[in-house]
Amino acid sequence: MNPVYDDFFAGGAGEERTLRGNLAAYDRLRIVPRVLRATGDRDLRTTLFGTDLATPVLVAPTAFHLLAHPGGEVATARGAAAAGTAMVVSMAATQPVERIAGAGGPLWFQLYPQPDLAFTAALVKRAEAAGCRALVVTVDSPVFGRRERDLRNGFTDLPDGLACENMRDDTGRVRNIEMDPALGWDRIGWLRGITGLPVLVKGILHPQDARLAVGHGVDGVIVSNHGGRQLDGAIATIDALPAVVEAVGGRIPVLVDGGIRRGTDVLIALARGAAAVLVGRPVLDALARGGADGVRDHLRTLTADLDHVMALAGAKRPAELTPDLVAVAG
Ligand SMILES: Cc1cc2nc3c(=O)[nH]c(=O)nc-3n(C[C@H](O)[C@H](O)[C@H](O)COP(=O)(O)O)c2cc1C
Ligand SMILES: O=C(O)C(=O)c1ccccc1
Repeated sequence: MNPVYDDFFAGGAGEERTLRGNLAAYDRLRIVPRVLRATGDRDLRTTLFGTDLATPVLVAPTAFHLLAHPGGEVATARGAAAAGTAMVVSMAATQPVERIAGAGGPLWFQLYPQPDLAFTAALVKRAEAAGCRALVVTVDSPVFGRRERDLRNGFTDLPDGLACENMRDDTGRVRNIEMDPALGWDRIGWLRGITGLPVLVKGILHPQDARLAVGHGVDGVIVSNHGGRQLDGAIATIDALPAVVEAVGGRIPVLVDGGIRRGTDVLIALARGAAAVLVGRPVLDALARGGADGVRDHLRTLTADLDHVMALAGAKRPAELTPDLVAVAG
């Protein structure tokens, strides 16, 4: 792949401490397996907001798939559908959500609420009409992160011929995605009023924000530091998860992303209370290498790995994964 695009996909903010930290945090955790639990055939099926999925591993929203592969987001969606899971379509997708929906699998739509409320409302309606089943509101980006690789490479815009196709307004012009530093909880209430879709907030790390999310009627939270691309120095997501899960107290599902690479990472996240996980960069790498089939195979392999380590840890279903199965390495 073009090394500039490679850096865009792989990179993080600042010194990339948080990017590395998401992975390093899993290295510090170990599994305390149970034995003689007759775990025969495992069952990884997971239901989220009324949608049945074959696996608790979802595709995280990521920008610009046409930079990775000529099949773009449509290919990613085909891969996710073939693996029986949901894809979260980024607002910065390079193909129209209606075409991505043609792949047939369950989709959620990720939104950066725009200061222009009429445009934001129209986009939400558009995603809803295309068949998206949930709205994922990214709340960790009041301003754009400082990605030093992109600054060094001078990567600021999509090349000619590519555009954020879901940012076209009624004149057909493509708008820039604006980060809104004035965004507050009131806008979450406003979104709940304009859509019947479940609303998740993505980018929660502090337990008090998790309580506020529940209080504002949010349907799910995603513990995320944006894969280390926003606030460099932010806590690793698997370290933030337990306090968020405790604050939520089972009232809504808690999902987590960041640094999930292996079945054991998924197992640890589920054991610490996540209802499901999302995977970002590995899906982009799989897309770049193998298109839709690559994405399908990656998701199936990660799910098969989870199944295997659940057998070894003595769990038949995700619900049997509990915090006592995780220890902090000495
Ligand atoms: C290239 C790239 C683009 C991303 N674009 C978006 C985006 O448009 N919206 C969003 O909410 N998160 C975006 N993210 C963050 C991911 O949704 C997710 O939080 C992160 O990638 C998870 O970490 P992982 O890559 O270690 O799995 C992006 C991440 C990457 C790597
Ligand atoms: O959110 C991101 O991480 C990201 O890379 C992005 C890029 C362009 C537009 C919006 C988001």
